[in-house]
Amino acid sequence: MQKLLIEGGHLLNGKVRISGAKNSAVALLPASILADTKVIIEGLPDISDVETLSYLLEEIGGEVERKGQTVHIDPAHMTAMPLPNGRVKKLRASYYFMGAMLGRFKEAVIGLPGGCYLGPRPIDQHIKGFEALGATVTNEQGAIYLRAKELKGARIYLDVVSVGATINIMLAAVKAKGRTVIENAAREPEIIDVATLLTSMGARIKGAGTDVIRIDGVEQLTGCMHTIIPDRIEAGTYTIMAAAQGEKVLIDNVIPQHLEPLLAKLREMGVHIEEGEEQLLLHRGNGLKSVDIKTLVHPGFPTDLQQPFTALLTKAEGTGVVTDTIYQARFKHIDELKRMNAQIKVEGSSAIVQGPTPLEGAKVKASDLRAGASLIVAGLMANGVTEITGLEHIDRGYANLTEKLDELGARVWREEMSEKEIQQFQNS
Ligand SMILES: CC(=O)N[C@H]1[C@@H](OP(=O)(O)OP(=O)(O)OC[C@H]2O[C@@H](n3ccc(=O)[nH]c3=O)[C@H](O)[C@@H]2O)O[C@H](CO)[C@@H](O)[C@@H]1O
Ligand SMILES: C=C(OP(=O)(O)O)C(=O)O
Repeated sequence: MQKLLIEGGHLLNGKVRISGAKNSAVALLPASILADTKVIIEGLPDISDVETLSYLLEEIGGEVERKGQTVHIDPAHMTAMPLPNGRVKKLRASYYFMGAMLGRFKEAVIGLPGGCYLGPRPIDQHIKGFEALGATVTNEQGAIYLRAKELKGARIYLDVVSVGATINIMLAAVKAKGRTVIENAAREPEIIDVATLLTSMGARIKGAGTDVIRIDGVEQLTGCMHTIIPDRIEAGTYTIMAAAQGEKVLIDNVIPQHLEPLLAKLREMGVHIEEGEEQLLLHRGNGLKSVDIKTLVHPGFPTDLQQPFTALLTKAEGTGVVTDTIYQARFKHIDELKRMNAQIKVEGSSAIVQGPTPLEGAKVKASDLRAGASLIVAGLMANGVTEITGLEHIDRGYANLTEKLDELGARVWREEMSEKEIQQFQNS
């Protein structure tokens, strides 16, 4: 088991290239189950979620061949093998095996998903969608059993705007008989990316990226080639790092429009940002002013950037209020930031950040993926060395993190933890 060490205070300079989007990749891999022939996906990020999903595809009989950032998946010999536990619990997106396997085999047995614990993360809307399409869904000892004689298109109104439910229903509906309409659908760029792959496979989908998606079922889907969009959350994290500790930083391979809510808030804080077609350039300014942020469904401020943004606010002059309306308890990073001298108070679904407070290096624990990102932002700014444990969370979503930070001039390295440290970590 490793820990991440950061010697803070060094200015970041240079270029960082953003990897393919985690939240696309984790849906595109299971989507390959629906094809009859080989699916080729390019631009895969080097993260543990991708590795785990690749193993799951192999567990059900897929032939998965990875060459750098490209993966070839031959789904021809896949079967409806139950996946009740094991790797399924390591990540959130294993829930996409429900929609994809139901779509192809009309049956699936999948354990309840894991992923970041951000407070309760129900999947009732996914189940509502599968049932509307004609499936019987039962929860037996922590595994979801899905069975259908036939899947038939239906009109499904999501009571909650959900990324996972929107994609899962698309996966289950592309081979159903007739038309499915998803109303109050989520509108994230990753949903468009999944719809693009499915369309290249032969699916008929209209409206992805709006809140009404229409899907006309087809009998057969075939293999294709697809390139993943850049990761807007990874890009946003490096943009926040550049705002916190950058002198001149170029963020390469981004779609700036995907980051508008973040860029607007950073500009309000006084950060200088130049937008290119696929790049962002940040220059060091004259101090930062505090702002308030409220996370909302897309295209609002993304909840996945709330935690790293909170760390940045410790450097800004004044009081900033951070409210998370998507995951009201997504504040596990706050106690760790406080260990580093941050002045933050949590009240209900808001964190009130008083700045500027010079941060001090400390031993801290990443409780989830973006809590980890928040601690990295803090560590880059802090005096002295910060030691971060819980890297298994960070490795789920940040490809080649130490290499990318090293290229920007940060002093960041990994070390093996001693037996005693592992014990302390497991007991904390
Ligand atoms: C793998 C992936 O893409 N993960 C992202 C996805 O997670 P995920 O797909 O799990 O998140 P959802 O969009 O489904 O969740 C949004 C909100 O709806 C609620 N909800 C969701 C489904 C449901 O059936 N019932 C219900 O009540 C959730 O508790 C949450 O409050 O979107 C989140 C919100 O942008 C991001 O933080 C995650 O990074
Ligand atoms: C919450 C996240 O991921 P997941 O849904 O995969 O747990 C995230 O990417 O911030």
